[in-house]
Amino acid sequence: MEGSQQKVEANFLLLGAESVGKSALTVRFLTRRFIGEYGDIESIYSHTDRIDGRDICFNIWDSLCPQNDEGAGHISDRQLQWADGFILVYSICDRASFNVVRQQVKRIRQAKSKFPGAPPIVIVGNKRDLQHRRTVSSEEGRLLTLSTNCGFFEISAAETYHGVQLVFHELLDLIREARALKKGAAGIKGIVRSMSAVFGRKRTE
Ligand SMILES: Nc1nc2c(ncn2[C@@H]2O[C@H](COP(=O)(O)OP(=O)(O)OP(=O)(O)O)[C@@H](O)[C@H]2O)c(=O)[nH]1
Repeated sequence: MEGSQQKVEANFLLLGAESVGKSALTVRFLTRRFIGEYGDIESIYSHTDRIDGRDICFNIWDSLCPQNDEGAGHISDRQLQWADGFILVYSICDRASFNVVRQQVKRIRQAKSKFPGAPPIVIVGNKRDLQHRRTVSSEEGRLLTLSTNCGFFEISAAETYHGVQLVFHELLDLIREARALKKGAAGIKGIVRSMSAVFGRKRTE
């Protein structure tokens, strides 16, 4: 619940094929820096920012792409339950990584959601600085996000902090909208329950 003075906390899960820049995005957001090499560490980081006068705690799970038989697009039930929102990353120079994101959107859309509507997703085409090696057009990215109702950004984690910040803030907004909807739905259910209790009781009087 988001009271006026309460700290807001949200769980962000980063997914995508190998070497698309998931760690680069995470480290850029946490430190504002691009360090080039990141190693194979899977971690959950917590980071608090003050936005519009309120403390926002971002819990960020920088996942590793599965290397086993489950395949690159696999998402575990634990990850699905943990996440409030998803950042699906592909590289604009790697068509296979775009196909992995397609599979992942499908998997998330089929899973049971914490929210009344679809779970919030932002799709990110990373490595925009490598235009000369592009194999996935901006149009294709945009079409995928329009047809699946996701947010979309093309960015370069290597070049700027601003694009990365936009990604996290957009997903935060979508998560907060989804929570408000859930609260609204719970409120309506509560009203219906109270009304049935009152009318139910009257009928038996
Ligand atoms: N040119 C360019 N290189 C990038 C960008 N983002 C990441 N890289 C490079 O791409 C490589 C992989 O980046 P990572 O952040 O480790 O990718 P990852 O998706 O976390 O990889 P795994 O953890 O192995 O799944 C590294 O060499 C990064 O320096 C970018 O925006 N532009």
